[in-house]
Amino acid sequence: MSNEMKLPKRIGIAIVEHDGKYLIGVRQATQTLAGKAEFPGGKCLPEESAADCAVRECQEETGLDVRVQKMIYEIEHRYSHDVVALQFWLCELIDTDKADSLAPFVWRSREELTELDFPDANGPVIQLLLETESA
Ligand SMILES: Nc1nc2c([nH]c(=O)n2[C@H]2C[C@H](O)[C@@H](COP(=O)(O)OP(=O)(O)OP(=O)(O)O)O2)c(=O)[nH]1
Repeated sequence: MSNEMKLPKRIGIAIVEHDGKYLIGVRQATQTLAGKAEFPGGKCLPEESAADCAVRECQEETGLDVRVQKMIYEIEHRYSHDVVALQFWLCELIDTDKADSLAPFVWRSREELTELDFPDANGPVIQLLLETESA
């Protein structure tokens, strides 16, 4: 099926902020958009909300338990591999004493966000994070 006909895949993404830093990983060689920087996230299960998906994917990928605060951005984007409907949820750690994340996820400062190579769809949300004191 051509990409134009595909229904968007719903994606839940966790933007986890702690001490002015954000949890960022690198997409694996086996994944689409390999080598790009990413926030924890992935495809929503059937009937799972994007917020619940963001929390679940964050736990699976980084080992950290988070709670959502608010949705800060949503966008539909057409990649060559898929059409995606991305929801970005600002999240906080449930236990701020447990901030050690699984590789490849590390805490990156706001300044570092500008230097990282994120997927195209992330452009506006990165801009938003840079513009707002506390998104
Ligand atoms: N996790 C995450 N995914 C992102 C971000 N920005 C962005 O465009 N995406 C896209 C990449 C993927 O198309 C989709 C996330 O799905 P996924 O992480 O389950 O993708 P995947 O590699 O497991 O699956 P696939 O695309 O290989 O089928 O959202 C981001 O910041 N974090």
